[in-house]
Amino acid sequence: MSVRVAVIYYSATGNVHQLAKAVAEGAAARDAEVRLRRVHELAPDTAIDANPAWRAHVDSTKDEVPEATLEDLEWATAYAFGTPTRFGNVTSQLKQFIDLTGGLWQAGVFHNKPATSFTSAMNRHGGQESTILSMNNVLYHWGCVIVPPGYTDPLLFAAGGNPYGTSWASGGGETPDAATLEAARYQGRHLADIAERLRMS
Ligand SMILES: Cc1cc2nc3c(=O)[nH]c(=O)nc-3n(C[C@H](O)[C@H](O)[C@H](O)COP(=O)(O)O)c2cc1C
Repeated sequence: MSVRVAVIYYSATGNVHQLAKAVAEGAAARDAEVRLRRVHELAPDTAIDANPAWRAHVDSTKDEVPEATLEDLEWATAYAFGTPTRFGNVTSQLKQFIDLTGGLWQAGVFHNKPATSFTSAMNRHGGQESTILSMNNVLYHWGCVIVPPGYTDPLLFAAGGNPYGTSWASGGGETPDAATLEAARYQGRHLADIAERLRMS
């Protein structure tokens, strides 16, 4: 049985989607089986249509990325969760998906599985770390083994040196740069490596 990684994310305008793809690539590079999954969109069309970038992203990923299901969480032996920052916190879309997991939590599905988190916010200091820490609160309750990148590889410094998880500052609309995507790939590789070590122990 190989390591099975579920990369589960929400993205409105594409930044976290780019990071999620890079995390998935990193895990796949370690021969993990990988599922890249977006959570269900909850915002009304009126809100989405008011932002052309949001509408374009919703339309372009509708068929490209399958929606996350609870079965993905049962299937996976490791998790990577991505969310944009919303006032320093996890998006309601990802939280809604998480809030459907009570039965899995009760059944102990999450126990001892390694998990990691990543995010994007507009500002350089706009709450990336608090968002990851908020996401990680769920992982404590699930009994996961939280896998931060820390400073375990020099390439992380080029991406801003966030030890909590890969993060991007999207500013005026810039998409994740090469160093940040490399950090996200590393985070995926690192997660798969830790999952493999736990599997062998
Ligand atoms: C309701 C709302 C709240 C936000 N809160 C923050 C915030 O607290 N700090 C910040 O820097 N950016 C904030 N943003 C900006 C997004 O986090 C940022 O644009 C992010 O890169 C979007 O990721 P995405 O392209 O994957 O959707 C907020 C955006 C919205 C719509």
